[in-house]
Amino acid sequence: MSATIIDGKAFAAGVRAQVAEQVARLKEVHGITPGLAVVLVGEDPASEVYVRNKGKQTVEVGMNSFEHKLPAETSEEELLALIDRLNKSPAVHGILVQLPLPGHLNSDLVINSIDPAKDVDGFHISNVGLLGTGQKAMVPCTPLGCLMMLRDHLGSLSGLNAVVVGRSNIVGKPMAQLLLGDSCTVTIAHSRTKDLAAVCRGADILVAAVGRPEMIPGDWVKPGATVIDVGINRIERDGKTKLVGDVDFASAAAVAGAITPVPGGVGPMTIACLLANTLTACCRANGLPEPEGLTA
Ligand SMILES: Nc1nc(=O)c2c([nH]1)NC[C@@H]1CN(c3ccc(C(=O)N[C@@H](CCC(=O)O)C(=O)O)cc3)C=[N+]21
Repeated sequence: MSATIIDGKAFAAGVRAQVAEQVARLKEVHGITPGLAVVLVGEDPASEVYVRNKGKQTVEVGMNSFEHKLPAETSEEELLALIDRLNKSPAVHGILVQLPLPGHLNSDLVINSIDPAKDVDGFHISNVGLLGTGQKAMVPCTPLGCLMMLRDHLGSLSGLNAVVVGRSNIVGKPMAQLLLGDSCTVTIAHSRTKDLAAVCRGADILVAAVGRPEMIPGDWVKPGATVIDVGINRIERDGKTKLVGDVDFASAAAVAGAITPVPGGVGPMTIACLLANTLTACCRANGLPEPEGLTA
């Protein structure tokens, strides 16, 4: 193995320490405690892992955590009424509605009912539009975390070829916008891309966000490339459950210049950025200067 392992877990701990320091200052100087509300409707295994880690870390950085667990059969009306209350609550600076929602709920409608200023996921159409036009927005947590690690590892991203595999609204598209904002030449590839292997081989920065276990092998990776693996896939191997990414780690690490592991890569950074976004939202809501180094 030759690649540098980008330690997302350690990086995330550093981000959380910065957040904690600024939260302490907000409390001391201004008497304000940032608050994050998380709404979970029904049961989804991925979301539950996330909620568990997140609730703990929110409290650890000194913020208030408000958890709303609703039954799977909750009506749209009830959910919208809760969001309306959270929108109006001065103690709540960030609102996250766990996705995916049960099928009877219209997630676009629900997400767009969140006050854009409290939309710490950055999924509201206003934030999507602001990001796409290079204006100040709430930036989706996973892409923001990836950007922070890329900037830290590479310094300037200017002029590099970036390939994002995956075109989701929550990762692929906003990731491409952020890379473009840092002057990369950006390609968004996906399941219908012709000769995906060749496209990937042109990437100085390869971001894998397709949700298919180990689908990107080492011979698709340009020697020396920086590989960011967003995938978190639970698979059965040798009778055990194992967490793997969208990249075949062993073969990719043999050629890449640097690579994020799964677990311990992008996942912890996603949660750290959620806390950073909540702090940012709180500062903006109170007309205070924004935390430095924690925004795009
Ligand atoms: N509105 C919304 N926003 C989200 O950001 C969102 C969501 N809904 N729904 C569910 C997914 C999933 N997700 C994860 C984040 C971190 C880890 C994470 O920290 N993973 C650890 C491993 C945890 C383990 O050991 O299982 C790691 O990669 O090292 C996992 C999953 C955010 N999501």
